[in-house]
Amino acid sequence: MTSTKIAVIGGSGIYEIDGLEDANWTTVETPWGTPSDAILTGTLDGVEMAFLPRHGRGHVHSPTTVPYRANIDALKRLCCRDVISVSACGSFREEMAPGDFVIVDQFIDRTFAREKSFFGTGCVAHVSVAHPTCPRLGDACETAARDAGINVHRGGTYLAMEGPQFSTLAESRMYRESWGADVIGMTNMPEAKLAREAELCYASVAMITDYDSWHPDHGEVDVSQIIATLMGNADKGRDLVARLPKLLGAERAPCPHGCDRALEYAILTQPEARDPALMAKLDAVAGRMLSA
Ligand SMILES: CSC[C@H]1O[C@H](OP(=O)(O)O)[C@H](O)[C@@H]1O
Ligand SMILES: Nc1ncnc2[nH]cnc12
Repeated sequence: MTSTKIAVIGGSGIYEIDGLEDANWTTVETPWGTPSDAILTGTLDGVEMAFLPRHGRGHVHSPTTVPYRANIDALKRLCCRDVISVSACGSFREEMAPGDFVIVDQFIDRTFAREKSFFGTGCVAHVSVAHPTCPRLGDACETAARDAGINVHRGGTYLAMEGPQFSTLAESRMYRESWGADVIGMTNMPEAKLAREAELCYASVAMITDYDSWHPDHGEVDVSQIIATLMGNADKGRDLVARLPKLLGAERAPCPHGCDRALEYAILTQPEARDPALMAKLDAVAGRMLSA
């Protein structure tokens, strides 16, 4: 067993969390650049926590310009092993109504203007993302949501779009009817892929704000409608997060689903062919594998 920090990445509407003891905004620099913001560290119910506002305080970064690699590297560097993302999302399902939460377990990645890997020329790695979220963390998020009285759905497919514009009506219908997506957002990819490369357990809580554009009774989505729902969702999201330390505790056995061993057979580049500069940048993310 090793002790750990629990990381929370807060999406639109969640720029801090309450109740941390010894709270401190810590600046972390990484070989992949500067994270979205300083990271709020502290202790809740005896468990160390690290909170990162994905868009930065004041909502500075667009979904495309969020420094996803720096964010994940920084959380790994701070010794976090669990990453819980809390995000605003549109819904493609009548029964997943605004105000409900969905514990996402699959993704369709339609983003195209982002760096998606820590690896590349000089150190090539291929990790599996067939099961991109950690069921252990999903269990804790589901329990926390139910305990908080949130209407929560376990399991769902998140369509990650590039944005920043919302979908056209044709796209919205296609994602829902042909592709089988349940929710839509702009940020969980490549975040989930990068968490897997960094051998971090990752869970995503989708806080539904709207029915995107497909719903005949709700018309098209716009940001003022989203913000109205977002405020109530953000309160519920912070309540959910505050319940996680008690449920997850501070000690971690190896992940029963193998998230923390994702790189074990993934690196193809032979040691003598590896680029020393890239190897240096991978010190936090893949140090475990590369020091051998
Ligand atoms: C506020 S509407 C669109 C915006 O909100 C979501 O952000 P996040 O995933 O960080 O909560 C969505 O992905 C868009 O970036
Ligand atoms: N309908 C939607 N599409 C993409 N991102 C969103 N975030 C919140 N609602 C959204």
